[in-house]
Amino acid sequence: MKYILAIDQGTTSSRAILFDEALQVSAIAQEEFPQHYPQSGWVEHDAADLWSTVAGTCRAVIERAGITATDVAAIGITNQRETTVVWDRNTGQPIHNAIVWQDRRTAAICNALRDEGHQDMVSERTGLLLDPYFSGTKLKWLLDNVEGARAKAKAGELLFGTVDSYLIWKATGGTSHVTDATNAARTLLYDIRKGRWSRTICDLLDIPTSMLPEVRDCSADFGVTRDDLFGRAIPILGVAGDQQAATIGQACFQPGMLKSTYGTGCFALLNTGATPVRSKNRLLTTIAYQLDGTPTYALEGSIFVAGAVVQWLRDGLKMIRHAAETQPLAEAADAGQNVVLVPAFTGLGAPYWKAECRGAIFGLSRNSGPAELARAALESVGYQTRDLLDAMHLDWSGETNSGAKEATLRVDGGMSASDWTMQFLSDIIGASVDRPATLETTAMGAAWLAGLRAGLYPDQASFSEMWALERTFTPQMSGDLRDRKYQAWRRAVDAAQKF
Ligand SMILES: Nc1ncnc2c1ncn2[C@@H]1O[C@H](COP(=O)(O)OP(=O)(O)O)[C@@H](O)[C@H]1O
Ligand SMILES: O=P(O)(O)OC[C@H](O)CO
Repeated sequence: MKYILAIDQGTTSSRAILFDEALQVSAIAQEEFPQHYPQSGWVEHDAADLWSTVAGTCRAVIERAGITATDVAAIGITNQRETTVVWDRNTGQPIHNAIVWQDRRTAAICNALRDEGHQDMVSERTGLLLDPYFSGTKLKWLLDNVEGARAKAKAGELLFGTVDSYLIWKATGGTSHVTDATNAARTLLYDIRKGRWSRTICDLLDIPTSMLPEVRDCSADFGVTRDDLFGRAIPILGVAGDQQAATIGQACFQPGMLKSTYGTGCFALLNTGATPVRSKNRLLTTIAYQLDGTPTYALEGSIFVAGAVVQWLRDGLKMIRHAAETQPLAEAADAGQNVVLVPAFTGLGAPYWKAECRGAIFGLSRNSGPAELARAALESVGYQTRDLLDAMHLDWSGETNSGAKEATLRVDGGMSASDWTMQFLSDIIGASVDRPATLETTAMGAAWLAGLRAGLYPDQASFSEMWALERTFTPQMSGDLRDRKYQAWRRAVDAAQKF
C-alpha cells in the first residue's frame, strides 16, 4: 500500500494527513503554535514554529500509521495564503517573524498607493485590491523596516516566499526555491494573465525580482526532501493555497461551480474557467488551479470573521464552552426578535473592504439574551455569504442572487458542521447547500495534486465522481421573510460603517 502525505499549514495549527491509495484518511496529526500580536492590528508567526510543527506532525502521522517513509509516494502541501516570510539565502535564517495575512500594518502603504492612482494597474495585473491582506506590501514593509534588508536583498542574499515556498526550501535543505501559481496569485506581485512576476509592480514596491521563487503548476516537481528528514527522500509533487486546495478537494472543476469554506474566516470561490473575470463588485480574481501549464481562474470573496464569531461567544463573552452549544441556543431564540450582529472585529472584507469598520449589534430589547445573540452570530455568517454570492452572480451572470438557478453551493470547514447555520445559509441565499461526506477537503485537494503527479490517483473526471454527498440543505424560509431579514442586515452593515 502506498500513501500520500498532505501537509495543511494553517493560520492557527499545522496538520499532517495521510491518505491511502483509495484517497481515504489513514491518520491525522495536528499541532497548534503561538500567535504573536506585537501591536494592535499586527499578527505574526515565528517561521521556525511553522517549520517545526510541520516536520513534527509529519513524523507523528507516519509513526501513528505504523508505516515508514518508503511507503509514502509523495507529499502535497497546502497552506495559509499571503503570509510573508523573508530569509537569508546563506544561513537559512528568517530576517523577521512571518507577517500573517490578517496583519493590517501596511494600511498606510496601501492608502498611499491608491492615492497615487495605482489601483487600476495593480488590479488589472494581479486581480487583487490594494489591501494589507496581500503579501506585496508586507514584503515592502520588511525591506523598509528591517535594518540592512534592502541592501542585502539587492545583493541577492535574501529570499521571499509564501509559507509553501518556505516549507519547501526547509524540507529540501535549501535546494528548491519554488512556489505554485495559486500562491503566487496572492502576492500582489504576480501577473495572473501573463503567468509571470510583474516587473512594473516589483519596481513600484522596490522589490528585487531575484528574491522571488520560481512559479510551477500545482501538480509538478517541487523538489525532494532531505534524506535525514524522514529517513528517506520523498518527492513534493503538489502545492496549492488552502482555499484553492479546498476548491479542488470539492471537485469544483466546471465553470459555475462554487465552494465556500467556513473556518476562522470564510472564503468562497467560483470557478470561472479559462478566462479571468474582472469583478465590478469588489471581489478578487485569482487562480483556482494550474495544471499542464493552463490556469483555471476563479472569483473569490473573502470574509475575515466566520467561525471566529463563535470563538468570540466562547472566549470573549464566555457565553458557551463549546462551539456546538450555539445550535441549541439558536433553536431556542425568540423568533419575534430581530437581533443583527455585524462581526466586523477586524474590519469588513469582501465586498465592502472597510479596514477601519468595527463590529456592532442592533435590535436589542430587554428580552434579548444569549439565545438571540447566538442566533445573530450564526446568522451573520449566512448574511455575509449572501453578500458575496450576490456580488459573484452579478459579475458572473449579470443577475443578483441567481444562486437558485445555478449549481448549488458546496460547503466545508469546521463551521459547516453546524446544521442550524447551514440551514439558515440555504434559507438566506435561497439555494441548495451541499455538505460532502469528507470534510477534509483542503488536505484532500493537496493530496490529489501530489497523487496525480505520482500516478497514484485518477484524473479530474474520475476524481469528481468520487465526490460524495453527506447532506443537502434546501431553502425552507418564505421569500418575504428572506427579503425582510436580508434588508435588515444591509441596514445594519450600513449603520456599522457610519459609526
Ligand atoms: N458545531 C459548530 N458550530 C459553530 N461553529 C463551529 C462548530 N464547530 C466548529 N466551529 C467553528 O469553526 C471554526 C474551526 O474551523 P476550522 O476549519 O478548523 O478553522 P481554521 O482552519 O480556520 O482553523 C472555529 O472558528 C469554530 O468556532
Ligand atoms: O489558515 P486558514 O484556514 O485560516 O486560511 C487562511 C487563508 O488562506 C487566508 O487567505
